[in-house]
Amino acid sequence: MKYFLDSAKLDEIKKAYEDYGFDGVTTNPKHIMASGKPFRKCIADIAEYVADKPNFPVSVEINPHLKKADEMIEMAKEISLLSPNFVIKIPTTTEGVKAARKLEQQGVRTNLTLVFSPSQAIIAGKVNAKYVSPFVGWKEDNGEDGLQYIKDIVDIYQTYSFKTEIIVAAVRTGKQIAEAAKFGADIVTCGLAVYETSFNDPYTDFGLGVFQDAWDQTVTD
Ligand SMILES: O=C[C@H](O)COP(=O)(O)O
Repeated sequence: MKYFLDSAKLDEIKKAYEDYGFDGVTTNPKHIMASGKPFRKCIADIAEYVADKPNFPVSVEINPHLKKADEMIEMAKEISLLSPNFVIKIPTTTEGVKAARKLEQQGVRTNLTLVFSPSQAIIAGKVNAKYVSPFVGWKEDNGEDGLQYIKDIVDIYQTYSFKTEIIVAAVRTGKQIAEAAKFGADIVTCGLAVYETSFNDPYTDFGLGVFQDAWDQTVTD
């Protein structure tokens, strides 16, 4: 399973890559806003950082106000020229699906985003999007079971041998990370704090205390 960082903050991206060896980055307009930088400056800085990291994909979302496939395609192509690492996030709407299909045919890799149902994920597979992003956290925030639809998408993709990779997005907990892995999703993406919390367990801290006590009662040199 690959771990992507969901952030547009360069310090967090560096930490994810350099300290933890994460596999890629996803961004969205909220993350760009949180970076405090103008959109083009933010993505140019990320492009510069990943220039010597060919296997470190970065998803960048188009202007969410664009409604027509032609407009989406134009912006996607323009952004994609900034870095070979960039994968362009396109909303899973009727026009977005048309845009993603044409972009993939023209060699621009896409990430169909804002996916909330298996039927949306099927069309992402059929147009050969590089990634599909079901938002498990948003569903579970609303009290829905977000994990069953991840399982359904994984099962459907296996049945039809779709090549599109599943990014379980908007992940909020270590449990969601583990469930996504259990179901066979390719990738999870979440913020650094969620990952760092998931690396820890109170029993580890408890056990460390036990071992420290033993160490202190032992002649160690
Ligand atoms: O764009 C996809 C993100 O994973 C959304 O997650 P978020 O609500 O935590 O920003």
